[in-house]
Formats: sequence, structure tokens, C-alpha cells
Amino acid sequence: MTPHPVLDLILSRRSVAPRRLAAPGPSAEQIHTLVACAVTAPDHGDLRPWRFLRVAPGSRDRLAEAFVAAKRELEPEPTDVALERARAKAHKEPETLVVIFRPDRAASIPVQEQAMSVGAACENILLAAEAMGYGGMLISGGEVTTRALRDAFGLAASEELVGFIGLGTVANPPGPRERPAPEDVLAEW
Ligand SMILES: Cc1cc2nc3c(=O)[nH]c(=O)nc-3n(C[C@H](O)[C@H](O)[C@H](O)COP(=O)(O)O)c2cc1C
Repeated sequence: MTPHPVLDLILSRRSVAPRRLAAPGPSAEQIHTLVACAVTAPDHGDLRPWRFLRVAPGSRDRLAEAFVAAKRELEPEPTDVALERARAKAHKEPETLVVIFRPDRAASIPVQEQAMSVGAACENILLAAEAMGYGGMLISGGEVTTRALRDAFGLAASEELVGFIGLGTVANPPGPRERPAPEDVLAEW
């Protein structure tokens, strides 16, 4: 039997950092497909513990100000360079998906299992984007717990900001990365 080409895609998958991405990013229709792929993630109890925001092209400056506010929240006296770096983060990749975890804490399904579903949804997006010919990376960035970002994205008190999936055309591909050998993480039982 010929192996399905998706195996090669998974085996060679690499995250591509925002600084290595350029326009164009996925189209609106492709983003729609990526989210359709996300929601096929394993989801115990059908709780749908995820939602996504697409950063619209006209929202980049607003995102930059949110990153600056988050920086100020984490560092009382940030340097101008640090603030500029925070601002620049909003403009690195052509497309950004904000990943939000919406656990149901009253459900019988443990929150840890619900979090795993978010991770699976993100991986589906990354793999599907790669299958479309784009690169992408999931980044929390350290500011995800700030009030500034939570408020900017309108998170409910019960929700958590996972991070951002930056997507775009690979302008500068990363090198290969050494992966653990299967036998190092697989045992007979
Ligand atoms: C939830 C989550 C958040 C992450 N946040 C960051 C981050 O803020 N910065 C970073 O450099 N890598 C972050 N990573 C790791 C990258 O997404 C990526 O996996 C890593 O650079 C290794 O590259 P690879 O996926 O090609 O193995 C995060 C991964 C996960 C699962």
C-alpha cells in the first residue's frame, strides 16, 4: 500500500517563526478551511473548548497597542526598545489567528482533557496550513495572561488566551530540527 502523502507532511513539519513569513497569507476562504480543520480535533464530550479570532488587516495597529499595554503591565518601566519590539510583534506575519481556550469547568470532562483538544485544534491548523503551502507557528509570547490582552480580545472570565498562530508564505525556511527517536518514547507493555 502506498503511504498517504499526509505522512510525509507530518514527519517533516516545522514551525515557521513570524520573522520568516511574508505575504500573502491564507485567504479568507482558506482561513475558513483552516478553522474547519481545527474543529475536527478530538473533543471529549463535544464541549468545543476553543474559539478563534482572525486579526483583520485594519486591526494591526490596535493589536500593536495591546502588545504595548501588555508589556507595560509586565514591566513597570519598559525601555523604548522593548516597547518598539512589542509594537512590531503585531506586524510580523500577514495573518494571525488568536487562539482562545474556553473550558467548561462544570463539565465531567477534566479541564486537562479540554486543553488537549485546543492543542490538537492548533496542530490541525498548522498541518492544514502547511498542506496549503503556508508556514505557521503557535506562540504564546508570555503576555497571554495580561489584563491588557484579555481585555483587547474580549475574553470572558472563564476563558484563557492560549496564544497566536502566525501564518504566511515561507520567505526564509527554518532548518531541519532533530526529533526524538520513536524508540526513545515508545515501550512495549
Ligand atoms: C501552547 C504553545 C505556546 C508556544 N509559545 C511559544 C512562544 O511564545 N515562543 C516560542 O518561541 N515558541 C513557542 N512555542 C513553540 C513553537 O510553537 C514551536 O513548537 C517550537 O518553536 C518548535 O518548533 P517545531 O514546532 O518546528 O518543532 C509554543 C508552543 C506551544 C504548544
